[in-house]
Amino acid sequence: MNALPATEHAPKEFVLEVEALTVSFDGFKAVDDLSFYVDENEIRVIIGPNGAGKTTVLDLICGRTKASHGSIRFRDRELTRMKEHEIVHAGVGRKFQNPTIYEELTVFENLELSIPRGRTVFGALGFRRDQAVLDRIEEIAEFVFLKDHLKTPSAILSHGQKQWLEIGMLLIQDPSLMMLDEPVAGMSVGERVKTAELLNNIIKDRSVIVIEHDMKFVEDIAHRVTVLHQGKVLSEGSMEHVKNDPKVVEVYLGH
Ligand SMILES: Nc1ncnc2c1ncn2[C@@H]1O[C@H](COP(=O)(O)OP(=O)(O)OP(=O)(O)O)[C@@H](O)[C@H]1O
Repeated sequence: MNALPATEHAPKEFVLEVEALTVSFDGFKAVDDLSFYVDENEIRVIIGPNGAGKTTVLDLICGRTKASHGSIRFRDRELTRMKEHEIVHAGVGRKFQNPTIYEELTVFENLELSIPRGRTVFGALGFRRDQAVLDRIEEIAEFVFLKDHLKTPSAILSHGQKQWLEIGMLLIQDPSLMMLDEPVAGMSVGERVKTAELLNNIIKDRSVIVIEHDMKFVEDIAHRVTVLHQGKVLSEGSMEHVKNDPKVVEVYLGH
């Protein structure tokens, strides 16, 4: 038999397929019949004016808010029917705007705590396992520019370093989809540049959805941009495309 592998002829598969997604809060549709599709290894940026529904979309994907209608397919799973912790286990990681690290613990300890249960140093069976865990923590720390800070109490990290630590805490769980809410808010210019580099490295193994207001940063990182307005897609495509779309200029970029 010289049949080609099934994948050769399979239709294109998205990591995430959001279709006709709607949520109403007391009759107000914060997300209204929304559809969008995220590719493997893509950085998708969601932009839009305040109240457009950006955070609500992430809340729906991670199961924090339940959809009124529509579907969210993540690989072969229907996320709208799953609980928040099941969605995390399925491989969706979410970082909120403010870092939620343990300030009193070191960088090492924060990363160690984030290793999925059953894989901690303490739960390990022997030296080899311990070493694998230590190696993993060092690898992630290096990835998020904190290798020289493993013993540093997290409280004394800069704001940007705290954001990176939290990204590291998500990465150590190896999600296939990472969602980040305004990751560069409050960062220095240098930290923004390094964060763009970090995201470009992250998506070698996964996809990322970012909510962002900083247009320079969006321009640096986005493969595609989805512009939300009143819970719907106003425009979508490359940054070049959306920033020249008169509808986008009118409701968002022109202000
Ligand atoms: N749990 C809730 N109950 C009632 N209304 C809500 C709830 N969550 C969000 N909303 C409303 O839904 C709309 C969309 O809010 P959302 O936070 O998703 O917007 P956003 O695009 O993230 O805005 P911002 O850029 O200001 O963060 C807003 O009008 C908000 O007040």
